Amino acid sequence: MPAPHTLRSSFCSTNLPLPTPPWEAASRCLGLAGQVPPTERSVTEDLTRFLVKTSPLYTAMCPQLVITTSQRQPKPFSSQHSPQLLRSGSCNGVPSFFRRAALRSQGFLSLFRARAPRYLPDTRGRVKASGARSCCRSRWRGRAARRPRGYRCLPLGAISGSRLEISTRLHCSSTAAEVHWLSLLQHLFHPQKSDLALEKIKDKTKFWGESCSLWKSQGLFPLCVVLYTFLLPTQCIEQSERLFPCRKLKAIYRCQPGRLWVSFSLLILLLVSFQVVEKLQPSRSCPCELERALQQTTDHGQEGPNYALHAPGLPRKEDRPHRQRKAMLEPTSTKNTQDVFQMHWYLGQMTPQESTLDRQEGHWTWQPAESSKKMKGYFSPPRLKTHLPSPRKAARGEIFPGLPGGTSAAPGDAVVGGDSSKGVIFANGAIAEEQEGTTSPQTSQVTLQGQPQPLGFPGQPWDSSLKHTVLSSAQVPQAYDFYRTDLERGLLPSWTEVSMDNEMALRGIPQVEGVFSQEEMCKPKTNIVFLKVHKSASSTVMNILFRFGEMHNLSFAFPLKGGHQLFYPQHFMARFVQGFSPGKPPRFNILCHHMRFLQPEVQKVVPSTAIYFSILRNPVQLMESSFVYYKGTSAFSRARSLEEFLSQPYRYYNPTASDSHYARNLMTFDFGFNPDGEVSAKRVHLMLKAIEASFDLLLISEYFDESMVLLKETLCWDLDSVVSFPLNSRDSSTRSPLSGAIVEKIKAWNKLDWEIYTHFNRTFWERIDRDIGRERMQREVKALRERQAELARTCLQGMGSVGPKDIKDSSLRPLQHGNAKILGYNLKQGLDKETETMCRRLVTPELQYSSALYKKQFPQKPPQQTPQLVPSQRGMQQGNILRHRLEGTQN
Ligand SMILES: Nc1ncnc2c1ncn2[C@@H]1O[C@H](COP(=O)(O)OS(=O)(=O)O)[C@@H](OP(=O)(O)O)[C@H]1O
Repeated sequence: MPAPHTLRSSFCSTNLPLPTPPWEAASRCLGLAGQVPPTERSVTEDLTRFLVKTSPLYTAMCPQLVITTSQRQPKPFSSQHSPQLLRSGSCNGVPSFFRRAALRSQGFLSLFRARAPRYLPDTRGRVKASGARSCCRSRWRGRAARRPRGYRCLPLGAISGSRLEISTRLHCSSTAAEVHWLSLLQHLFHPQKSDLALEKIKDKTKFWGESCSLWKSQGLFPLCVVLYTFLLPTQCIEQSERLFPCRKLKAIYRCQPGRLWVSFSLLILLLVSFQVVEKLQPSRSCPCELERALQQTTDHGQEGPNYALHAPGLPRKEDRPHRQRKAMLEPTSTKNTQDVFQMHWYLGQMTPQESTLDRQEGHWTWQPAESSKKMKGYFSPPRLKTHLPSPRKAARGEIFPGLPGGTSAAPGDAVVGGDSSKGVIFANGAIAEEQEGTTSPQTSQVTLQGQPQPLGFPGQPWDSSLKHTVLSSAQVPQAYDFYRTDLERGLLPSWTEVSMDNEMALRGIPQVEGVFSQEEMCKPKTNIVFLKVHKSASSTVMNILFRFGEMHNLSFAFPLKGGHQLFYPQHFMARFVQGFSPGKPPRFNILCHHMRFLQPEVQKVVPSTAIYFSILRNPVQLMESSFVYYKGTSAFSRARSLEEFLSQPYRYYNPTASDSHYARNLMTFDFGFNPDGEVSAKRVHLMLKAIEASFDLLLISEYFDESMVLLKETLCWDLDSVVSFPLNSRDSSTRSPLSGAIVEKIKAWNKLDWEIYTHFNRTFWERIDRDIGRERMQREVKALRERQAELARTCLQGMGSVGPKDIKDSSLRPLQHGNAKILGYNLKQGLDKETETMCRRLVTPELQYSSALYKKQFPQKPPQQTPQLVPSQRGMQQGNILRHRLEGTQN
């Protein structure tokens, strides 16, 4: 009689003679006899099946094979019985791709060898068991493997003669699969006994098993393996050891070093694959984004109310630029190619020698009006300077369609002098000039001419803004007057109307196109999305938006918890915005913090009537700036110079690095596209189309003043609303001149950016020609510069911008980053409070201004940094609160 826990059955033939290799007995049992030669593989597989069939349903078992179970641990490497590892399908917790080999090398094959040495004779006459190392090596090479030090080979079963003894004892090698296997066996052999420990493990196994299948389905297989490895096979570890991770690790290491190493490698692999997946994300999502964007081209273009609000003179729905551009944008279009070529040629010609830059060029300088000294303009960035039309050409009114400098003087080249002329020269090369009497002959060729005249279209309300321009330098403008927009002066529809307009938009009430009078149609736009493209004068634009928003009590879509970027470089998500509630109508007026654009998400945050705009910069200057500012990023940190970087970009540039976007096609990236994408004509075409579809206006930072005029026209704002001082400019000491060869390399390296820039630079001028006209643009730019000059005289101490060390008021000190020295301003002393507030707003760096506005908008949730500044609108209007706040913050 067999032992009570011995299975016997008459299911198989009883005639099988002994000794027969278990394989044969088993295969006959299972009806496999004669089918498969006893190769390693079939033995493994068939014996597995054989053993699996020892479930209650298959209790039939060959009588020759006596299967017993015991709690005792069969001793490995016993020469007496040659017990071998008998594993149920796993190898020390290593993942499944090792299992087959494990079975082959450790389990059944060894078993087979032990029982039938004639098939696989051992040279020394005894069987050596395979160790963990050979197990994990994935291949049994026909020779006994050395048992690694410290590794305890703990078999699940042993065979001796016709007896197969299976251990049901758990040990630290027990893996999930083994636990299942053992529980099955225990159920078979000891159904009356309930092993609590086993039950516990089973539960645990079930839990992890389920979690694991979930993770596997989500592609997180390595995580599953790591958990299996660390969490399950620790049964032999003492309770006390379990509490201490170190001791636990030690125990695992003692027991199964292989398991540990495999887990660590998998963990690293997991992290690396996460990184790769993250990096690949844009390229994968890119086509969808394009498609989506293109889809929205149609949608956007069909939005009547959006265009109903356009300023007079701006294209209406039916003559939207993208309609007309269709033909021009064809990559094969000769005109297109020619323009790009022209741009390429113009910029390619530039050499540092050609530009007569002073070391002071980076500074935004201004000669006080009282002084009769010559003023000198420094044009920055220098690249474009030499390609601007010569003064003579400018005087003749010759213009270069689509080329830098086509409409105005080349300030960098110009020497604006004479007693009769006072001007302010901006870091970006813009000249603001105040004229007293006649302009000197020299300057007449290069500066904008003519007395202020009524501008624009008949009845255009913002003409009145020019009243300010005739103030003499002695007449300090009243801050309140200055900051009162036409809205407040009653020249435009009252603010209530604007608010109503706003409210209507918020409620999604459509506005009918074409039934408004011209004046009504030109209501100031208050719903705005500004894509803050890095290193393209975007901080200056942001300052304009901050001031306008603050003045008119508009709400900003701030990053969560008062952060300064909308989780850049991730694609924008509506949930990144503080106060956003899904399902509710969009409620923010202005979205302008750094983000990676994703229109469908942006649309959830701002009303559908919002105007979308952005600003671009020549990629050559942009990269030069970026290299200095983002010197700490992985791509730039190891390159000593931009030249060095460009000589072997792939030595430094790793597209999968999380900060690689600063080093290549930064504009493309900010617009949401893949900066490493292919530069095929089709792709470029699609990308440009998508941008055109999403954005109402693309500005060019090299023509900042022209851009501001275009912006105010589009937004129906007055001129005063778009005055600014250049912010975030670098000191000249951190600028480097670029040779022609480097320029070419930058253009090639940033090919996608270059395509975007050249295209939108052209459409920028086309739009000016169509909607404003060069002549009027010149007048507006002149007026704008005069206003800026006037403000500079009113507000600024000294010559304009100063180095960070010279900024006296720390709250006006801009963030210093990378190797860049970012300039700032000192305010004049002794200004009255209102003027001081107005001036302070103009020169407050982005981070400080943003924090202050955030604090104002979310008084309950102060951001971490809460610098001073920014009185409330009421405060500004009434003066008292303003004074109070400034006093409170300034001292
Ligand atoms: N008004 C105006 N006109 C032309 N150029 C201007 C203007 N204002 C700022 N700048 C230049 O823009 C560069 C800073 O760009 P951003 O403010 O976008 O930088 S950031 O991404 O926000 O850090 C920075 O360029 P670099 O000096 O070359 O670094 C500024 O000089």
